[in-house]
Amino acid sequence: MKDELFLRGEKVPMTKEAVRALALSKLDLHHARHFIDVGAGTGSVSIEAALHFPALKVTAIERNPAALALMAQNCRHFACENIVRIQANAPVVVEEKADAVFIGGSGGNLASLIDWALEQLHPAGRLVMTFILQENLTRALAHLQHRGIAPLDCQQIQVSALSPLGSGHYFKANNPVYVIACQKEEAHV
Ligand SMILES: C[S@@+](CC[C@H](N)C(=O)[O-])C[C@H]1O[C@@H](n2cnc3c(N)ncnc32)[C@H](O)[C@@H]1O
Repeated sequence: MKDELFLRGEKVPMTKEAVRALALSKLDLHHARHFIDVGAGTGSVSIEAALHFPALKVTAIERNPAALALMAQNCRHFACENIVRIQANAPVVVEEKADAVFIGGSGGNLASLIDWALEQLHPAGRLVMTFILQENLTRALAHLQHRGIAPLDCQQIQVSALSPLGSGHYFKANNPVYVIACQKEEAHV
């Protein structure tokens, strides 16, 4: 879905369209029943997942009240009824286990957030994380290794979009984003 379709707030950064597409692909929600979106911000990831999979229950956790209000507006804007919004600073208790967790905002306590996310997941569940800080990427990879989990995939994505400049056009660069995907437990054949 195009970024322009979402209502935006000045101080609420959004996961961009191309990054969402990669993250949602890695989350592998086709057979999922419950998806948790942590640092859900504008709700763009939750909403895109909810619209693609109407039978999916989405739990969207966000600590910033302004972002949560914006997310509520976006949920109404897209008529999404399968999203439960929670205002909290994760880790937080979520009763129902999930098939997939997305960490799009980590606010400092990354190792405990990853441990909590793994705890929330069913054994074959997917955890996908996005970072813009290299230090967070390094911390996340080190913590997964410490937990004995090899990433399924780790990509840097950098997208440039055609933009007008003077009498012509150029490709305006977005900042690079790191996307890590892993599975709680390896599938046994
Ligand atoms: C990059 S932004 C939002 C991205 C979101 N996926 C979107 O598309 O709008 C990250 C968000 O994570 C939130 N956040 C950071 N750490 C958090 C935590 N521990 N619990 C809940 N929200 C958190 C921030 O308040 C911020 O709104």
